[in-house]
Amino acid sequence: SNDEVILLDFWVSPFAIRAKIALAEKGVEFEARQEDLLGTKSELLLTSNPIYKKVPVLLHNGKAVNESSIIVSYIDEVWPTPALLPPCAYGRATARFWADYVDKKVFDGGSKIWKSKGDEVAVAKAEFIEILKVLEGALGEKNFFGGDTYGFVDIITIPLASWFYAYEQYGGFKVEVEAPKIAAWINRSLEKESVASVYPDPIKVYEFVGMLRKFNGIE
Ligand SMILES: N[C@@H](CCC(=O)N[C@@H](CSO)C(=O)NCC(=O)O)C(=O)O
Repeated sequence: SNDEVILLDFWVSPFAIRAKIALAEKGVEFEARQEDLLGTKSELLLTSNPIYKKVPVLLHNGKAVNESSIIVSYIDEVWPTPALLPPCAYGRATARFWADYVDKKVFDGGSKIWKSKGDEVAVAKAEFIEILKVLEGALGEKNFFGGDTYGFVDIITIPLASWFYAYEQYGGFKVEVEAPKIAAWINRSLEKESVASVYPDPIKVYEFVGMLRKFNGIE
């Protein structure tokens, strides 16, 4: 297709990675443009996402789409195969429920771990493990959240897993111990080229979080 697709990006942003995986699953070529979020945001970002001024922003033939889960839904509608959402309304509602749960709980829950000091850490860790156990229950015996195919909830969730090593290090736990099915699902996901090709090194994410802690004066 001769669509112009640009993604305003930041290498460690799990939200931008959601869009990259969706585009890869659809076989859509795109240009990722790195924003200097620790420095000055581009005029293109500020005009494309004036409300939140955040990445990712998808520019499709010059039209801006914002908010990563909305971007993934948009991609699924514009390039319909392979479908990321199921065909029936109930299946779509269930997928959106779990994507919403992940959006509300996982990144903020994990951030509390590395933003905490002293005995707050144990509280944040326990809360995060509870979130993982809820997701463990939602996945159940399935290979993927989308069943046998990689779907909307998988794509919404897997980028956040690249931050789990940092959470383990600062929280003092192991995902494979607390949520073994989720740990297996992460490994299964990383066997997919569309995921592995854009998944940041968890060690580099850990080092980035270490920098954020210094930046925020968290010892
Ligand atoms: N709900 C949005 C969150 C995007 C976001 O936080 N983007 C961050 C980088 S990743 O942590 C961002 O752009 N931050 C810049 C800022 O906050 O100024 C989405 O899902 O797209």
